[in-house]
Amino acid sequence: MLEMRTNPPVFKAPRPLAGRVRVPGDKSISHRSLMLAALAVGTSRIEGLLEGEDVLATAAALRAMGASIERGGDGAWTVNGVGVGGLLQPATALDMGNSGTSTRLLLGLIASHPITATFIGDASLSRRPMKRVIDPLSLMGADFTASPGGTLPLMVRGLCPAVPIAYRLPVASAQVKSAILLAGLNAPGITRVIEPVPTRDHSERMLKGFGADLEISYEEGPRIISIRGEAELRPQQIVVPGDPSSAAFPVVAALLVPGSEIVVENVGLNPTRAALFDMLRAMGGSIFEEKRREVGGEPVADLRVKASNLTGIEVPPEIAPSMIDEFPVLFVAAAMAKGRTVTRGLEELRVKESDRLALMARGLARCGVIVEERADGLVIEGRDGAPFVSNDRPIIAADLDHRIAMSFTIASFASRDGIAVDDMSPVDTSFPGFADLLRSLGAETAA
Ligand SMILES: O=C(O)C1=C[C@@H](OP(=O)(O)O)[C@@H](O)[C@H](O)C1
Ligand SMILES: C=C(OP(=O)(O)O)C(=O)O
Repeated sequence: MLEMRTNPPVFKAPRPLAGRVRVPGDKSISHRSLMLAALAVGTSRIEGLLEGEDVLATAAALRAMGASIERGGDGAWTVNGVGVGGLLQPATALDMGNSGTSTRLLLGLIASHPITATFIGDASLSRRPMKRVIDPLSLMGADFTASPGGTLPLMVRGLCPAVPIAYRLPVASAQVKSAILLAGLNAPGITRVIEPVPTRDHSERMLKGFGADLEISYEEGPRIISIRGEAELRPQQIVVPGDPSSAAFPVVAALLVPGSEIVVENVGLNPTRAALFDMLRAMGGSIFEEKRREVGGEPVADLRVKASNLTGIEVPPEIAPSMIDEFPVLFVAAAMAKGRTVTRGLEELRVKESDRLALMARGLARCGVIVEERADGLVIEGRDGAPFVSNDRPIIAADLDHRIAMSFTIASFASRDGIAVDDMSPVDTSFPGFADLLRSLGAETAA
């Protein structure tokens, strides 16, 4: 959706980007830290929690169900859990804001508790599909009343004891996988998720870390995750690494702005998350890992990035889940590369906070890029470093999608006249401090 609005600020890079920055904590790990700590018996401490609106929505919902969650003066969070099975009936509807992860994972938690809850969200979340979790959680015995099309607002009535299931994921979705595993935590016996295409594995790593009996096997190919229910979780000290999905934006900015050299510190590089950096390297991007180490059970490194001439590639569809949220900004990089970039297998991008294939295709076309929108991906003819141009200064409608807003902000650095985004407020869902971080690297805003 593109339209003219008032006069939003435009980001520019009048000089090469330079400096060292840290991005906020990983969103997926932050949600899971709060949820698992809320189900442990005792006090957990979380350092580096992402204080974005999506994670705060998770915290508010868990508080409404009896967990005590506090932010200390030192920025660390303390959670006093209620124990698996101990969640209480919330008094009012749970407002999930813009957050698909909060919604789907909490539906899983509630599905095996004897409580009823209503879920509401913003206009973006209210059009996203929930049938993908309603189906397996109904098999476990939960009862749902959803809006037409299986969307929010919806009501869930959990069942305790729930029925453990073996479920083969029909879509490659870590949210669906996690919803079932979380429901399985409070179901008697063993719940199994069969995952034909691997997706981010933070739930598995963290459930094990909290003491759940969880096993991974590979009988005849697909990954099978088995969790024993009626578990007792032990409180943990968690350090959340920086979010690779947020690091993606300064990394692509530094590749595109000539002469830039930056370091993004403390970036989580779990192999189920880090494919964007591999793809950018395959395009010719100078991205070097420094000080590789482990933080909170996840591989982490500082990324040194230098401006580079990029070349288009074919992105293998099987790696899509390990960079699913990074495609919007990859499309921006591809649009500045030499030659064609082809992406496939990305139907899931149509059901994120916005239809990311449609919005990126339309927005890039508005910036002078030749782009073909296919049902499952984009084909982009790169401009070989020629700045984005258009007849007027485009104003992109973010359509309540933080990643669209941030991607076109980065595109603005590589444009002749600047590209504006109508509404930057969705950025606070995942990346508070985004604009300040870009300014600290040398970017400027002009009206
Ligand atoms: O499990 C998670 O934390 C997430 C999984 C992905 O969603 P899907 O499971 O819908 O692919 C991703 O897009 C989202 O930002 C976070
Ligand atoms: C898809 C995303 O998040 P969620 O599904 O949690 O709204 C995202 O952060 O890009």
